[in-house]
Amino acid sequence: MAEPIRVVVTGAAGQIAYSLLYMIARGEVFGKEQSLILHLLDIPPMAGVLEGVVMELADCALPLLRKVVPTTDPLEGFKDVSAAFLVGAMPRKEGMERKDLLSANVKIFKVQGEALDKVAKKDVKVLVVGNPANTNALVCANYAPSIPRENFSAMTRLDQNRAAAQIASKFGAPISNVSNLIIWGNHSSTQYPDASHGKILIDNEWKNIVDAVGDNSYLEGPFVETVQKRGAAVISARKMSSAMSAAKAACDHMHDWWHGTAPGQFVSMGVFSDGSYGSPKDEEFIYEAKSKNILGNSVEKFSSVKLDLTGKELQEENKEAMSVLDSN
Ligand SMILES: NC(=O)c1ccc[n+]([C@@H]2O[C@H](COP(=O)([O-])OP(=O)(O)OC[C@H]3O[C@@H](n4cnc5c(N)ncnc54)[C@H](O)[C@@H]3O)[C@@H](O)[C@H]2O)c1
Ligand SMILES: O=C(O)C[C@H](O)C(=O)O
Repeated sequence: MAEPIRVVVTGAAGQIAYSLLYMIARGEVFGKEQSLILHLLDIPPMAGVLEGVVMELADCALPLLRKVVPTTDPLEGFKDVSAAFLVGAMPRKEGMERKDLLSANVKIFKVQGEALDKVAKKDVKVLVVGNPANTNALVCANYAPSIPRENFSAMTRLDQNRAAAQIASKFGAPISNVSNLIIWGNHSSTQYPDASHGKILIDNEWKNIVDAVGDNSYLEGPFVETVQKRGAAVISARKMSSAMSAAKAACDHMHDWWHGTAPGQFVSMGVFSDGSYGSPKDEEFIYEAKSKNILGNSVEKFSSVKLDLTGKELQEENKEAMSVLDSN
């Protein structure tokens, strides 16, 4: 059994964390041989709820979980952590766009960036889940200059999982038979779910999804729209935003980042743009991380129009975030 690593989950008294903490503590992210010290960070009014979460984690009797540190102090929460799940932020309600959360949430990521900078391990992997996730990740990284920018990523894995589920259900195939779908751009309704490099296993043979579907109007129309609007559809049905699926996606994201992916397989995560594919350089979290070597530097015309749209939205969000922070 490896020496314990410290892992922090922020928003630890909230909905997503309620599923996420259990999955992490069971070993689904860092492995069944990796013991853990879990840091649970929330805000002072939630201290009582945190106590209940600590009790439940103890009562789960999980062998990998060595210690739990509940706290409302970011400097204690981020101390010596190797991995950080930044979930704590306000969720949107029905009728809102995720960017409507910007003024309420962006300040949280400034404070947490500063705390990470001071006390986290310098090779900490930081996953931002709280919305608007891409812009919050950018802000967090900006306030943690001593940690490399590549160590910050924003979650678009839920969108990838949603896209895979759509394709699997179209073919009546198991989800494990679908791979290499890409989510480009912002985790928002401008995101571009792209099936053009995707593969599906049919009759023991991996086929290109575009060929297997044989209907571009579906892949460029209802498929894209369903994934773009899935978060809103869940809110409309549940009256609360997605939580179980978000927690699973956060585990998938960190798992693949921590351990790497199988050869030839790629996954989506928001990372800093280096200007590839015509994305705005050095500014935004825009394209999925692992694709570059596989895809080269060109994208199809349809894709490039979509990328342009989501890239512009990220630039606008970035500007708005800076003006919120400047006015404080
Ligand atoms: N990227 C994605 O795919 C994705 C998916 C689902 C939800 N989300 C986002 O995740 C966030 C959390 O969602 P939820 O359903 O768990 O919300 P929730 O309201 O149930 O929980 C949020 C928790 O964060 C805490 N919190 C607020 N400010 C904090 C701070 N400064 N430090 C630490 N904790 C703080 C709150 O007290 C609360 O306990 C929302 O912004 C939501 O929109 C993102
Ligand atoms: O849609 C939301 O506001 C929550 C989350 O980002 C989601 O995609 O489900």
